[in-house]
Amino acid sequence: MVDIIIQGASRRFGQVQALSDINLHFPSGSFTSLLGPSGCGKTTMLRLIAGFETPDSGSVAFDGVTIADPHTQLPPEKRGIGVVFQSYALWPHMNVAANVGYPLAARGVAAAERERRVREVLATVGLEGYDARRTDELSGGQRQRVALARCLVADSRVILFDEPLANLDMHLRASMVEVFRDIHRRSGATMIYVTHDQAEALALSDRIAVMDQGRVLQLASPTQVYRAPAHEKVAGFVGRGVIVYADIVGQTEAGATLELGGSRFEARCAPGTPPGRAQVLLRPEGLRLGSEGIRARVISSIYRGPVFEVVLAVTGSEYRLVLDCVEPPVTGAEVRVEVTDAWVIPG
Ligand SMILES: Nc1ncnc2c1ncn2[C@@H]1O[C@H](COP(=O)(O)OP(=O)(O)OP(=O)(O)O)[C@@H](O)[C@H]1O
Repeated sequence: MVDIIIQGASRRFGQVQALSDINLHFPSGSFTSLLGPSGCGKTTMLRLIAGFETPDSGSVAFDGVTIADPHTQLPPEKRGIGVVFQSYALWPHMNVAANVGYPLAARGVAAAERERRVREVLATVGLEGYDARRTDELSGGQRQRVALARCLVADSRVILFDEPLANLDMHLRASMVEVFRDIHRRSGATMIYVTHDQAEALALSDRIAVMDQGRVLQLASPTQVYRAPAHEKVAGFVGRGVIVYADIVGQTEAGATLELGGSRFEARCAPGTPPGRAQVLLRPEGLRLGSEGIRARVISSIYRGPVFEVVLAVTGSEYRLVLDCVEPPVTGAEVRVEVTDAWVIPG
């Protein structure tokens, strides 16, 4: 499969710096999500890899061969890339088999061989027996499977996904996540998946690149991005939680001792984190009501399904904390909050 290296790539549209000095390595067979708010440059990055955009500076290399820089541009059709868009880009007047078999027909593959391979990939994406159906008679999830099958039949070495599930309802999205994961395992293609849905990125990929304003803030595994965000914007973008300023007053084996509102607690931190004022991420699952800890007052409890989401005001400060409780505390009650897990965001 294909090892993709982007080196020092930038792309500007008028006043907008859509990509700014991007350095990213997508190892062969990896599954990476590009996650970030609207306008952060995700789609531009995909288009750069696909060959629909040229970098103003920097380069894109496939397996060590430069395929794009300001003077070179290998055309999209020569890159061996499949793309699955939010809009399915299927031909409504053709049936499923014709849509899926199109790349093979374009290459002149004989009808019998084409039929065999189309049947095979339709089975892979869970659409056995749908060959003769018109694509406009399919549900959104089924159309997305057809688009995916078309990438697979073409033996795309790289598959790019641009918010492919954005039009689907929650239930279908979950089932498509399973399909994508399965296809990745089976095909071994290098996959890059654009989304602004953090849950999707966490569930799907083995690595997440979190982007903001044309830059990559962090590239790491989903657990790393969630548990140890490298930047406050990553912490704010992925998962629930609040960021507070607290004082690092000591080092421990696992991290640091911090002080907030006259109470001390321990937090994980990057090696070499200096003492002094620091930003600390407190997620709901790292907090619990107890007999000791940070003094706070209960502001509200909202039922969120299995648990109540409880908002608390830290006594003597502006900070609000959020934690989950099976039984909601009384609104207005004075409580203590114990910190069982926290992360010092690198400064
Ligand atoms: N062809 C273009 N001409 C002018 N500006 C563009 C063009 N393409 C992208 N941009 C701008 O570049 C920035 C990055 O756009 P891009 O589409 O890559 O973001 P995105 O992260 O994919 O956003 P979204 O999640 O909304 O799709 C935006 O400010 C966008 O308006």
